[in-house]
Amino acid sequence: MKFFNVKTVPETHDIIREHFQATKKPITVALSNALGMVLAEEIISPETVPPFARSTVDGYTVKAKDTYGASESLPGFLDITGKIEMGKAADKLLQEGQAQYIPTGGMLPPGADSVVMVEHVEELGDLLNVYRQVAPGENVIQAGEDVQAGDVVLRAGRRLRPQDLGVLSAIGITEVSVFPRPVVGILSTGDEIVPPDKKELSPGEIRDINGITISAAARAYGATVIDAGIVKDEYDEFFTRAKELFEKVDLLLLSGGSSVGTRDFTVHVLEALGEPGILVHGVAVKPGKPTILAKAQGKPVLGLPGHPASAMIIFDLFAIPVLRQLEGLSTPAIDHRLSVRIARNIPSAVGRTDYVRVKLENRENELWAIPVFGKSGLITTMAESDGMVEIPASKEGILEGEFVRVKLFV
Ligand SMILES: Nc1nc2c(c(=O)[nH]1)N[C@H]1C(S)=C(S)[C@@H](COP(=O)(O)OP(=O)(O)OC[C@H]3O[C@@H](n4cnc5c(N)ncnc54)[C@H](O)[C@@H]3O)O[C@H]1N2
Ligand code: MOO
Repeated sequence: MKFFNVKTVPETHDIIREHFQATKKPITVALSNALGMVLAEEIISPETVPPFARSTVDGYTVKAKDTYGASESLPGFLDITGKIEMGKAADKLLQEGQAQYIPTGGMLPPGADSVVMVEHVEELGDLLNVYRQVAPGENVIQAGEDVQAGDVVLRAGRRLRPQDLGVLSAIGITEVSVFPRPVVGILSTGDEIVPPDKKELSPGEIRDINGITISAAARAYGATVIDAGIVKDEYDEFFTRAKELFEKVDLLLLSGGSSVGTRDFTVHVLEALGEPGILVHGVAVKPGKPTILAKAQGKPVLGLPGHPASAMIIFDLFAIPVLRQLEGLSTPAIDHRLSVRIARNIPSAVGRTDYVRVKLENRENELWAIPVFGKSGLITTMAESDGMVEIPASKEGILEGEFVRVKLFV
């Protein structure tokens, strides 16, 4: 049996976008629990921030025009007529020729338009010597400079970062509607795979690697993970365990058995989970060609290739885009790749996207990517690497010294 209809990486990404969307109902969470979640509503500010003009320094609030021309050699003179207190209304009108003491964050009184820093004045009883002129608005945050009531401050579909929570807090919103984090299930398959804590390996046995690497990668993304352990290559048990896990999760990941060997049941299990079944079997990518993407009852299932480096790279390449869709993220993924030079020629086949593991080396203050060669069955090739370089399907390889972009591993 051959892989049918191998898809390219961009085609597979298109299929993911077309087939999977946010499926879970939004939930309301307190701001303190909202970090990293995707906002499900547009936030329109009910308030203006700050609600009043505030000083950004400790100093004296003045009318700027009263300071014009003031310098070290020719100071201006103003009357000190008051002291503004933090957290209190500043309601005493500031008249021409006057100054009032104001702390950082204090409210500007009516009539004032700027603040001279304490470093640039000298207090002589009720008289203030001003040694520096200020412009209108200098050292002041204007009312509404941060947010105007009615502004759309955050759009639906963005992942909430600490600063986004700060905006919500500033406008008095303490609960938000977000999409729940996806639940990912992982099941490792293979008669040879045994739990890592087995004392003595029997001949032919291999300790499970993908269970922990893929669970950890999904957790690092922010998903909730159910690691369902290992299942043998026996159709009925495999199907029962996969189905049980499938019911509990938003994305099911199966490791191993994705190729076309006689014991490779994954494809049959995926087909039996529900309609429409297999969307992609085989991607023009190295490593990871035997990848399977399926959809059953609206849910995504990904068959990761068994080789440990391939499983991790394919998780990054396809499971993450699926998770982004499920979370309702509408902002484009930011390209965080580093641009560095490659230290060796690397050949590649046209028509296939290659991912080359690399380690970074600093050579005379310039970063170089050193390819980490080794089979995709070797997990240490991942541990030795700092990231991976993509060789697009259109290229015949990359030449030593060429600039490449490295996606760093987390
Ligand atoms: N005739 C062909 N054979 C293979 C091809 C091919 O195109 N034609 N593709 C190869 C590639 S590339 C890969 S990748 C693997 C993918 O195979 P499967 O997804 O079916 O995975 P398995 O056969 O179950 O396992 C492959 C390999 O990985 C080890 N493995 C599996 N699971 C784990 C785990 N949880 N922890 C550690 N190691 C694991 C497994 O023991 C095998 O050594 O197919 C090639 N064959
Ligand atoms: O493509 Mo396989 O995934 O080389 O190990």
